[in-house]
Amino acid sequence: MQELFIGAGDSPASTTQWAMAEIINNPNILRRLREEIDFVAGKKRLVQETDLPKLPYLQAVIDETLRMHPVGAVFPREFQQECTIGGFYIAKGTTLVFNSYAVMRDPDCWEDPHKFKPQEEERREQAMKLFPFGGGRIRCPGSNVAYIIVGTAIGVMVQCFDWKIKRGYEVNMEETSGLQFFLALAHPLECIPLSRTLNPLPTNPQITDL
Ligand code: HEM
Repeated sequence: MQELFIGAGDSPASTTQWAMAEIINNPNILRRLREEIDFVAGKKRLVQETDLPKLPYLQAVIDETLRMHPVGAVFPREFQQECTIGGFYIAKGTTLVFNSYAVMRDPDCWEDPHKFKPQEEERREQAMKLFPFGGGRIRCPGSNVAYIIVGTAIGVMVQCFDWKIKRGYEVNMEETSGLQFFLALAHPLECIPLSRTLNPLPTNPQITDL
């Protein structure tokens, strides 16, 4: 139960903040995302959960966010039996902490690992090395829900608003670990939404059908 509250609460919110910070710092990505969303959802209704499978670039932006900013970056494993990994002997009962942050920014695995490059060819080929949700039998059970929450939140924010940050020209991407094992922005993302349309979009898409 404790894992559910911790996992379900802050992780999607923090991932959404990281994604918006990257999007605000990369106006070309914002433009391309918006073109995709406008093409699929139009301008008369809000983007919604059922649109997500038709938004591959939004999906790529979320994956790239999770690669560079995995909020649960380290997770422990206790070995049930002895084995050898990469030439190292591991005794039964050893606890090994797996660092997904280090692997997902490893220059031996990724080209330009510290650059936010959604949908680049090499990124797609390396999807197997993407594990922001952990792995194996105790992999995060909320990953599908997380994609829906984060995807819908970013989709609507990109669709409806332009974004201006309060201080400076770029969001400060410095990292902190507020909670143990939890990767968050060191400085809160403070930005101002500027409405994109003169006519506010209805919250219920069916209203437009009346
Ligand atoms: C972007 C959002 C999220 C991220 C990055 C994330 C990441 C993770 C990671 C890395 C783990 C450890 C997995 C492992 O040890 O292999 C985990 C565990 C867990 N997550 Fe998530 N999570 C997210 C959202 C959610 C949501 C929305 C829920 C619930 C609806 C959830 C529920 C859980 C639970 C219950 C566990 C513990 C699983 C276990 O110990 O068996 N997570 N999550």
